[in-house]
Amino acid sequence: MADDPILLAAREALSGLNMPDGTPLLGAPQVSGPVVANGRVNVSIMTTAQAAASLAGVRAQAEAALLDIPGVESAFVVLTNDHTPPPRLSTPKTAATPSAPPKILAGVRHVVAVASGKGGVGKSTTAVNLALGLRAKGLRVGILDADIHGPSIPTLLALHGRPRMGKDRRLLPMQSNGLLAMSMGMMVDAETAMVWRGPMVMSAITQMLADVDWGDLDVLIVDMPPGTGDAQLAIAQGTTLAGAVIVSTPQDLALVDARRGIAMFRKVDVPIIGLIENMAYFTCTDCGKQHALFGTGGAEAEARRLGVPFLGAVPLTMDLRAASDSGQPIVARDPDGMLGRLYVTMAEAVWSSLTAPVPNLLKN
Ligand SMILES: Nc1ncnc2c1ncn2[C@@H]1O[C@H](COP(=O)(O)OP(=O)(O)OP(=O)(O)O)[C@@H](O)[C@H]1O
Repeated sequence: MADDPILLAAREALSGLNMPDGTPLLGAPQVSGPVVANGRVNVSIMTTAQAAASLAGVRAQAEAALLDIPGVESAFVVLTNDHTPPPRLSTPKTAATPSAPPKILAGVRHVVAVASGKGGVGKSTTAVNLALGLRAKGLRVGILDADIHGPSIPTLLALHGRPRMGKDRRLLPMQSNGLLAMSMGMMVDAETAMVWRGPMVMSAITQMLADVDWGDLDVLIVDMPPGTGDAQLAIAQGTTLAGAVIVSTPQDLALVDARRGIAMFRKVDVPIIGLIENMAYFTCTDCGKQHALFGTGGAEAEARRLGVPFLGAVPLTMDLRAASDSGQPIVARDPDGMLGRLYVTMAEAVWSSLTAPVPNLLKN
């Protein structure tokens, strides 16, 4: 709305700021925004990796000015690099990133991506239950929902409200079931994110990572956006991943997508921790029999063919879906049940590969 008081105040707050060449920030052709939604203010500045450093000052000034506006809960000035060429094999992981990822997650020992070649295969469900499985081992675990376009972690973990701002103006992750959690959906408006292309998503994510105070974590699980486009490749490069877990359903087509996902991580030298088959079979509540709706063993055979570890097969069950929908995932609700134990076992395999990588993980 043109007369939104926060939008007016944001424009006012930015009106005195200039780009490094002296031109006013507002109205500069490479600047879009401010966009205001639910107390969040976003501004994007298009730049190149080389020129990004020169914008650090105006970015900090703009964010500080916006945060001073009453009613503004978060403010992000995102440096976007829309002209980044697609990353090449063995490109250094920080090459195209304006901000430096290693510093961003200084207290995090291992960042692990949970990814899928296509949407709707149960990636978020897997990410959350693996995180809880790691937590059950006594580890300090965080989960970041990087799926800007369709964040589902807030529902899975029953996160309500907004993250609080810490003393140094960094956001504090929310807490649920012993996990620290942050969703991009809480930090950036879906409509704003909708227009971002791959590299923009990456710069937004690396900047937002810098703005979250994760503290000391053993593992940060990143629930990746589905797919294998520029955005995913860029995130894989920009967040110094220790490894990736790929989730697939058993259908041939899903496996083709999973293969694409594995190829993408390999391209940027991120080790594949393993493949998880989700919705692998269905146990009939009436007759008790297991039905493999899409055949058996496809994902395991595919994992073998691709030379990646197979971590396990999760059945299609009402319990799992009901637990997820209730905001208390199955590992939290029933850790000693069949599914709870399955996830904990898979989480143990993930942890072992992080702490004692076997040679084939390093090579694949
Ligand atoms: N093994 C399972 N059994 C039953 N339901 C499941 C199972 N795994 C996931 N689901 C359900 O399928 C739906 C999609 O799952 P989820 O959101 O985890 O998938 P996703 O791959 O992250 O999706 P998106 O691409 O939209 O982010 C959810 O309703 C979830 O509860």
